[in-house]
Amino acid sequence: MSLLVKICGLSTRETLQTALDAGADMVGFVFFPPSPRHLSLEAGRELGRQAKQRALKVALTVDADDATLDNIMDALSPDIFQLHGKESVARLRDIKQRFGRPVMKAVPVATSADLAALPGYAAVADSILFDARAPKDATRPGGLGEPFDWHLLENLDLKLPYMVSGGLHADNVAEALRVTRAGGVDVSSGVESAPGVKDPEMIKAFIRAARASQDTSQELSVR
Ligand SMILES: O=C(O)c1ccccc1NCC(=O)[C@H](O)[C@H](O)COP(=O)(O)O
Repeated sequence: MSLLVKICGLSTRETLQTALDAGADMVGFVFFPPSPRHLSLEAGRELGRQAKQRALKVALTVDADDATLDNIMDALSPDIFQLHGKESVARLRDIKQRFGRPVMKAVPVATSADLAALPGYAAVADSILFDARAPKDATRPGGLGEPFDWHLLENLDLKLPYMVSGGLHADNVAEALRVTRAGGVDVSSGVESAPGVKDPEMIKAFIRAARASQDTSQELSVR
């Protein structure tokens, strides 16, 4: 199966266009006001039109209520909801039933104990995004540019598609894929020149590096 590459936290037409032209499979739009990547609904509507049919639109929310999700549905019509808060398994089920869209549940990882939450989420979610657990004093649960120990996923036996994220960039994405065998990679800080400021050249470099590592692993698998 082909590697999925997600560029998250896009907020301008220009950098979104760069990601689309460079071949991103998924583009993430953050709807979380404390984030430097937070989008208004109108910005989401505009960028969503630009991305439509070019890549999967991922709406990223944190413990959002139904009214917020309704507004995002109306503005962006996301292909996937990425739930990046403390949403329960029951909440995932509610959201799937109410909105009829696939749900990617972010699972914060710091130690192996964090993987205990997986079986419950894996029974309901359509995919999992492993991300570095944020420090207790962080102003947001993700998008912090810090990796977790990818070896914690070395013996993962998950029947669900999963992505790896957290502190990825062009120079470490190949190793992250080698260790985790993830089917997708996700990046935000690693393609920014400053928090929330996406850099076109860094976006292109990251996608090139991810695709190159995908080609290498496919070559190895056929030997
Ligand atoms: O990106 C944010 O600002 C953000 C805010 C609140 C919750 C999640 C957030 N990002 C989630 C993502 O999917 C990021 O791409 C992921 O955490 C990796 O971020 P980074 O380590 O900066 O590459």
